[in-house]
Amino acid sequence: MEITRKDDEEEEEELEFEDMGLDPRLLRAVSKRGLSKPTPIQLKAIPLILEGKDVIARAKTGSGKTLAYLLPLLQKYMTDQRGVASGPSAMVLVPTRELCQQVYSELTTLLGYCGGGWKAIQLTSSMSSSSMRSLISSGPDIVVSTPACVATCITNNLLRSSTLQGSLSTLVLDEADLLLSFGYEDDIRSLAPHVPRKCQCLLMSATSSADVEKLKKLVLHNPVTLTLIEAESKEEDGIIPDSVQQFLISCKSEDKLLHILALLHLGLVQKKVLIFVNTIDTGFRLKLFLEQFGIRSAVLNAQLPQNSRVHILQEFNIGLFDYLIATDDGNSGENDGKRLYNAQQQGKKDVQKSNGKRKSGKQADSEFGVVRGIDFKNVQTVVNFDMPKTPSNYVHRIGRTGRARSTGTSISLVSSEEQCDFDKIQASLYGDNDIGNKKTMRILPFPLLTKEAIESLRYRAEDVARGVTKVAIKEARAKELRLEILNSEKLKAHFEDHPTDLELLKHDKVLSKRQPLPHLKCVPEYMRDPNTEAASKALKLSRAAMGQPSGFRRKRKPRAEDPLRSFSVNPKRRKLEKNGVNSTLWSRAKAKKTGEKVRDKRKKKKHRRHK
Ligand SMILES: Nc1ncnc2c1ncn2[C@@H]1O[C@H](COP(=O)(O)OP(=O)(O)OP(=O)(O)O)[C@@H](O)[C@H]1O
Repeated sequence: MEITRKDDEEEEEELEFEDMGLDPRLLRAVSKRGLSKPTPIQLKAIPLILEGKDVIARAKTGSGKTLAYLLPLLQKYMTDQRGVASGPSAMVLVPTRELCQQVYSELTTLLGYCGGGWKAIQLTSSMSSSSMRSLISSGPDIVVSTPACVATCITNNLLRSSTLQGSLSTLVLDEADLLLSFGYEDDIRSLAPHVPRKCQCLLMSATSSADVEKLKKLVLHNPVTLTLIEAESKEEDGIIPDSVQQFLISCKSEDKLLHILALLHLGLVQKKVLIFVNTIDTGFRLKLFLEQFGIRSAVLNAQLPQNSRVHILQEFNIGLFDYLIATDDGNSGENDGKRLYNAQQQGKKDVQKSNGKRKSGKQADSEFGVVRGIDFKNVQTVVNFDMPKTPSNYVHRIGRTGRARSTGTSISLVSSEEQCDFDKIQASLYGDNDIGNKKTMRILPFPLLTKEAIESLRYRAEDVARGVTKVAIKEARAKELRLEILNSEKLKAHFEDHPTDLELLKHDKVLSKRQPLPHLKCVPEYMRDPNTEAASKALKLSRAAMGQPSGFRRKRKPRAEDPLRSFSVNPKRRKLEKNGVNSTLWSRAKAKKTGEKVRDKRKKKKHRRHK
């Protein structure tokens, strides 16, 4: 059965979670999560899933698909008698560890609000066999994992086929359009015979593809296909929310750094900003370049240890920094990434045939994926510094903004070499006729940046860009990796005990050996273009009108402004500090007056103890 729904079916818009027959504990959880009304996909999918049907749900990015399956899944638990089943009753399979963590955390939050003794675990390939064994033997009701990891658990007898046959009642394949292109076909094939016939299977996806069809045949039985698209739009259109304004800037590839500098430095984009690049080196190049202008950013990439990646995502989501540079789904150009990227290029056909089984690449994590499904919070702008190669990648990148009915902007920097890819993406999303037709074109030229504004920054940008050499990039990458590996294990242990200490470890630290020059941090009056300046002011005003005065960043006050840190009981010192003299200068001034030698604090302490 196939159901295609347009968003203008207004009678349904009025329905509340309360009207959907959900358990009161789930209603309480939903209200504690601060959700007032179900999204269209939740409205349609939840009743069908509650009826026990196999469902293929396809809806645009950020439309709330995760809760669309988690809520009915939990409802099943609350109403079903589990009996003596010794294995998990539900399994949620996702393509990446990041998603695993995200779904697991959503699930445990819901379970926490619901009360009751249900237990969820997450299993990822980075875990040791003994950790997996102990988690599985703790008797979880729900397992969140990747197909490769579950297949390994079955092969190693950590999860027994007979147990699954007796216990498994729901299987969810989330981000189904990505599972096969990530090379999980063998794993899913090997898992399929262990899924009991009575098990309800759900398949969630943002785009439709041949892969989804393949998966459908592999695991689903007579499913209901649910497609939610925008009113008055073609099916392909619906996958990017209308609340996202899409722009492009055509420029030479060597001018991309200059253009991104202009966008960020002149305040022409709203924060927070997620910048996509195609390789890790480009990511570090961009970071080092921006650093010199006092623009701090973090680079999220497949080489970082898992804990660091999760931590960067958490920090960005709570607003500790505004600019995140990311490489997307194995698109980082190295090791497994290359294999997967090539696979995507070839129409995602022959991943297993040409490469055999998935490798657990040491350097670049093959289960890494920033783009698909990750719920970045409050991203106002997505920038494609490099163009993605496929329409599907484009959709998923842009889908990181404009989530859950919010607004957003995307800006793609398109060089002449990338024009062909861009045209293909645009044609695939909006049809061939739209190329060159400005009236109907959905991806419009970015209007706020004038030529004059760009040219005024050219000299500085080119000068700084020359200093970001290959050697500097290599060193910065190595330094970052060293630091993060050191931090990774400590992080895991520490933040489990002290979740509020997230602020202590900043991921947007300066990596460059060259200290940023203070004069580059601002754009002097004579370099400013009045038109761009006016656009920037208008953006700031609109941001203020929306109640976001300066982005979402939480800043620690400088010492002098923080009364708890700078207060002194000595009135003379207080006066000096009020005039901007800091404590070291104060000690020096005092020492000079009394003729005493200035000792550093440690020496002073030692001296006192000695006395
Ligand atoms: N009913 C709701 N009302 C408001 N916000 C919601 C609702 N349901 C979910 N959300 C929020 O919407 C955001 C996006 O949800 P989710 O990640 O499930 O989207 P998705 O459809 O899976 O996106 P993608 O295709 O990119 O994976 C999340 O922050 C989630 O908390």
